[in-house]
Amino acid sequence: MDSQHRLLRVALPVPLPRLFDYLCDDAGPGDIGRCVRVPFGRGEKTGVVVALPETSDVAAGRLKPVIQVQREVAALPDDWLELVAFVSRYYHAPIGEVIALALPPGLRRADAVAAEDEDPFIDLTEQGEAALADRRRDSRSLRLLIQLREAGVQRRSQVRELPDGQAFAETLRRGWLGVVPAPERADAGASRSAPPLTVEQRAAVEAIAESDEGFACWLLQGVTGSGKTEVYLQLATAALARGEQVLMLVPEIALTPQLESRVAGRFPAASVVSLHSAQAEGARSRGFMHALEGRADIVLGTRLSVFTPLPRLGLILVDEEHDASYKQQEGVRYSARDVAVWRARQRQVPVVLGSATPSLESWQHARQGRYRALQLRLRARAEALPRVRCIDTRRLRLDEGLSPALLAALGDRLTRGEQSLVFLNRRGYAPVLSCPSCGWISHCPHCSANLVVHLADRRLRCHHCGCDAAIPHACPSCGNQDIQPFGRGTQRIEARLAELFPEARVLRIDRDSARTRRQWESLLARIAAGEADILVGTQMMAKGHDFPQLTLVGVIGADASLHAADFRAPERLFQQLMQVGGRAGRAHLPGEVLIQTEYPEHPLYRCLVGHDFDRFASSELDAREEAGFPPFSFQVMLRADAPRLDDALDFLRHAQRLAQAHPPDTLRVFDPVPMRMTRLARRERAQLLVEADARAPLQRFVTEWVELLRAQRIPRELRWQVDVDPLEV
Ligand SMILES: Nc1ncnc2c1ncn2[C@@H]1O[C@H](COP(=O)(O)OP(=O)(O)OP(=O)(O)O)[C@@H](O)[C@H]1O
Ligand SMILES: [Zn+2]
Repeated sequence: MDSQHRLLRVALPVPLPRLFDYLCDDAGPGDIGRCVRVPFGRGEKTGVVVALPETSDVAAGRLKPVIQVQREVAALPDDWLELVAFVSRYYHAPIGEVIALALPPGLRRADAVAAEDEDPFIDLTEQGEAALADRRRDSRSLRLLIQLREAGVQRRSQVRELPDGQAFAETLRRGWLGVVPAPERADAGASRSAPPLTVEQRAAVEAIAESDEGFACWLLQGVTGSGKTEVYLQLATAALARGEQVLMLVPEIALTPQLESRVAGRFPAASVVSLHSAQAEGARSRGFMHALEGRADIVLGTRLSVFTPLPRLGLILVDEEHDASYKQQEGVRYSARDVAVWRARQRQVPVVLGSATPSLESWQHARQGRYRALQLRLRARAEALPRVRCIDTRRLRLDEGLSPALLAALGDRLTRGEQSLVFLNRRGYAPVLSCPSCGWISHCPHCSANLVVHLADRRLRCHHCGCDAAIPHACPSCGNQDIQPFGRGTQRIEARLAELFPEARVLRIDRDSARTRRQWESLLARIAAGEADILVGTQMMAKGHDFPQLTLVGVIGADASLHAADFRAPERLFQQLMQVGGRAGRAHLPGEVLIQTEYPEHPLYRCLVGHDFDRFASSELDAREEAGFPPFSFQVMLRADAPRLDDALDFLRHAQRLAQAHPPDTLRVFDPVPMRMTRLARRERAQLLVEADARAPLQRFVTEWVELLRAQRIPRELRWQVDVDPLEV
């Protein structure tokens, strides 16, 4: 009988690979998936009930009772618990750590999700209507009533956003406003302002909509500007009409504002929840609860939102699926794209991975038929893809890195009143400050990296650990007064362009100029309103944006990535350049892309000039197959860091011996090596790579290996992590 269960097994957000048992007199099967507050150590913690065990390994006398089971809100469903368990297993992260990641902090304090975290619908009451009818003088409350009546029933958070929303509390107190039931969801799928689809778009939508096989993974490969977003929106329309929920993942917060308004505009009656890590706690918890209770129709968010519980889930969309920001680079190192595919299979729903430049892993899956390939070869609005040309800079005199041809092209656009973008993926003024007389250079004291010159606020700053210092007036080593910034970043290009084109409005877009979401949105708004002529931007400008007046993209400094050591460097460079080039000429004006390079004959650039992603991908994959790199092998990286490099290396050597004692015949265990950027924030870092030809034996091996490693005594200052399917090797 249910009431006999007196034990709860709880996953707590602690970095230990185990679960904890507690006593609870009134526990029942309905408690699985509920948040629970329990005593832990000298304090309290909130976790999630994962099971009702009959017995515990802990002696009965040492079991403690729970403090509170949170029964007012819906329990997390079984499929969510399975998802979390899968991520814990696959990425070899303690279940508690995965829960700590997946569950918003607001919910982790089990008592905090009170009614105030709800966001109910608000409308005028009868008294409110009466007050409006015999209004004699103006007041903010009355103005708010008028605004709300015009806007129609709104959520409380939206009412507060109305022009006189500050009067909300007072108006509520007067009894003029009240909570009303949610408006009918019947037209949640009704679309507003959907353009007629192109032939290719329609074919893609129909292919996906008509296959009713439950799970299928679609790779939507569409050139830049081909209208992939429109395909997502049409698929979402159909899902909403069936009463299903849609999960839409986007790579970066930077991209959400534009997409959010596009989605909200298309589905005015649907409840759209956006989730990202930069959000206030309350908003994230609220969004999560909306989704959990099935009230959210569309969840739009960055990688973290892959963990949103969705009882009516019908479709998963992953935009820019190749983007590296889907992979978390610390803590639980999951790939939201891969987890999304797993989740779609678990729930037997379709998942669409979209990109102009798919990851080679996904592209290979599509080639082998494991993913279903869909192509959009034509742009939706523009006549053609931009013309891409290389400017051979070997024999040119450059002006602060800018070639005469690029400057002339910028001048042309200026006279025609069109916008240009100069793309340089390096922010700051110059990557290093140096002394020509003694050779001193501005090293970061904590990292194996240089301090970057930021002339805008006269600081030297490390882009890895964040430490900063004033720019010295003289060389700290020899006293020479003539120390110079060496190399170029966006600030320097911005300054030079402003000198060369005094009549132009030059706007810099990088993480320094768009530090907050508000700054970023206002920059985007200024560009869209045509308040800038020349943009100087980093990869923040590369993806997703759609500015119809932008017709020229100039690329400088790209060669640096051509010879990088990481085997994925060419893939990343190609993706980035194709994405950024794709910003040019997206509406009715023809676009042009100029790439400054010393290697105009390089195959990567040749493929770019020909817009030939497939040729690039297949030759890159041939090279990888030859070398035995992913996707032709599977990798797990063990990383260790400590104040002393020897400690990190010793640990890894020990790990290597443990691995070899467990004879892994189909496995290759490499020697530990210092990481390329060895020192980061005063810690020395090293890594050990394990590779296999198949995933299953690798996973079995790593599970045992991690267990052995966890049992080792290690120096107190040493930390180690496992990275499954690492992106950087
Ligand atoms: N069927 C259509 N008819 C008219 N315009 C369309 C259609 N589909 C999309 N568009 C417009 O074409 C432009 C490009 O579409 P969208 O931004 O969806 O492309 P995308 O494939 O996501 O591009 P990218 O990968 O470069 O970000 C947008 O301005 C969009 O409104
Ligand atoms: Zn540093």
